[in-house]
Amino acid sequence: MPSVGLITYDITPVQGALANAFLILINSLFFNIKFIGHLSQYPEDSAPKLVNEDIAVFDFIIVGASAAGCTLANRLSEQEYWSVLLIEAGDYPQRTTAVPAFYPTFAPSGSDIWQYVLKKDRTVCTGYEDKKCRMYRGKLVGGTSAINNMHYLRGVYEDDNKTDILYESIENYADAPKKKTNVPKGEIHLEKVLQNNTALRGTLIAAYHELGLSEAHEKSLLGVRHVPLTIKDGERHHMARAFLTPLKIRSNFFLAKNTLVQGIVMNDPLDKRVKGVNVSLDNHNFFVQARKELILTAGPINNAKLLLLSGIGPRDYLLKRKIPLVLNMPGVGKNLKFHLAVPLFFTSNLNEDQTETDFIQDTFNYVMYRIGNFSHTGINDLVAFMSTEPYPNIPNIAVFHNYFKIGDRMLKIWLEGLSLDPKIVTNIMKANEKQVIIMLTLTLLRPQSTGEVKLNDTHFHGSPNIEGHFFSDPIGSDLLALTNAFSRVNKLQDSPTFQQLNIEFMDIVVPDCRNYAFCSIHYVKCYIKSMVYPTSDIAGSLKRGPECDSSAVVKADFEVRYIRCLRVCDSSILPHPGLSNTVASDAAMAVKLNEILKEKWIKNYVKNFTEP
Ligand SMILES: Cc1cc2nc3c(=O)[nH]c(=O)nc-3n(C[C@H](O)[C@H](O)[C@H](O)COP(=O)(O)OP(=O)(O)OC[C@H]3O[C@@H](n4cnc5c(N)ncnc54)[C@H](O)[C@@H]3O)c2cc1C
Repeated sequence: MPSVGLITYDITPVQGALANAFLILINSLFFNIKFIGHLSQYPEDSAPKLVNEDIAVFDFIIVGASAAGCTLANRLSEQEYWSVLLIEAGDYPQRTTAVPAFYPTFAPSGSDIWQYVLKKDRTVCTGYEDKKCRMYRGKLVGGTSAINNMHYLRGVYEDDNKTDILYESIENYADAPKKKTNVPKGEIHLEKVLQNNTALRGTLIAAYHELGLSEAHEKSLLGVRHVPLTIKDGERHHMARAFLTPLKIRSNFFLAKNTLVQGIVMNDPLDKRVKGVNVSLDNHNFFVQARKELILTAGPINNAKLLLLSGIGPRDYLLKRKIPLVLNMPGVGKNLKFHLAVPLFFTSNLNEDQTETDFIQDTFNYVMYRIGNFSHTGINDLVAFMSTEPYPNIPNIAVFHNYFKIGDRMLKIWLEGLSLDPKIVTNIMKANEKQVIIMLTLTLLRPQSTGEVKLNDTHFHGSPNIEGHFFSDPIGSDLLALTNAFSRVNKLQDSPTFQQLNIEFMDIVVPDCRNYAFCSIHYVKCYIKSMVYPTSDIAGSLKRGPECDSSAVVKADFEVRYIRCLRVCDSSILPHPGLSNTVASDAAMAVKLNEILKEKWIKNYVKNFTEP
């Protein structure tokens, strides 16, 4: 039962039993809302203490409270005699991030977001503001996992060489949360939202069946599936909640928030061993020493930026920018890979509108009991994995779903979050005055094109220069795959289920495609190029590879080549983001690195695989 606090309001005109009942209601709402996303679940901030120390020294320093950073901090600090510092540029998450239904409200700006605008390319992203594509990452404790869609799918590398130790680690560790072997230490909590929060869930599943795509089974990713979400008791259960909350009572763990790592410091120019990091907090700049190792978990963009700013990167490039060279490493920032997404909009005469009463009821249910429509993400957990290639068992396309009732107040937030061209936003909003909008986002899982992370400035505050190079693969397979996926998904319109509800592909009037006949092959190609954007699943900027591969940056054991005691541990080192999202594989890599570090630093360490 919700409890009642003691707050008094002046409601003099209403008296007696009615006033009493009203006061109890208001007090209960106030009392219950303050527990949503409560900050007491995070470890305290040690940053102010660091500023006052002459030299702060820790055994391990981890840069970035990301999925990998939080997991690694949890596992390393299990050794009571190791001191572990986790440095995070952002703050604790705002309370709103805890509410699952509000997941689209965090992009595109705010102090807790890194917004990266990609270098302009006249041939793509023309359906977005300023004809430019954008990328977002979380700048907060928990990293992007504290603002993302909460899908939890293990990293799937079905088509890669399984003997490789990294894939072995992902295969072995990614299911750990499911097996609940790590309950006492911190656990990712997953929930499946199977309740039919809208009739549309059933409609979509039926239409996919009619298209020949059945529900996915355990062994293969292919098919339609309800992806489990990182939610617990109606609140987002991001990686800081899963892995940092248990550390509140560990005296060897330290969190420094609002603290920016500006550069990596070496012992001396000849001895390529890491000494520590230069950091800034408010207006203070200081140095923190890593006695054993420094581990970068700041994500594929900022990890690459940190190495480049610290003089580790392509020689000529760094010298041209007058950055003192520490090590010539041609591959830094080079192999950037991300899934490519294209949103398609459909209208329907489904008669569901969002009334004020519904919204108030949803708010009440959530604030009081953490249940109802705010406690999940609608139909976003429904994902269709399909293949447009001749390998029928391996998907190359994922389709994500969103649904907006007539006059839906979330639609504008969504469209602006995508930074769509304002004219396109107006067209879709106008249609939504009278019709339901269904958004199907085609996502290319294995793009062949490769982008690059470069610098704009010689200090960390400057934004990076990200080149997408979309559709640059020589044989045009990325555009072909998306064109095929477009036709396949459009066939849903012919299914009896879609026809019954008059679900039709909408002409959103893409400015650059007006000269082509609607839905002609030229239109489709133009639509894809104009409406494509890079998704949030990024990898590869610090590729891991064998000694003979000069473009590789990281060795098999996650250590940066030719530099001692500097490791990278997140999707930066994967050759591509994999067939699903990256949170699961990031956590898996962190668990693996913990084993590697224990083997190195604990004398006579005997492998004790309590984890799978
Ligand atoms: C809108 C959106 C939806 C997504 N949905 C899903 C999903 O449903 N499922 C899923 O698995 N994945 C999803 N992802 C992707 C996923 O959340 C991320 O890939 C994952 O969280 C790991 O991100 P990362 O490695 O870039 O690190 P991040 O999580 O971005 O963490 C890096 C951290 O390092 C900090 N940092 C960076 N530079 C510095 C510095 N110099 N000093 C100190 N700290 C620094 C950052 O502030 C940040 O907190 C989504 C992403 C986005 C943007």
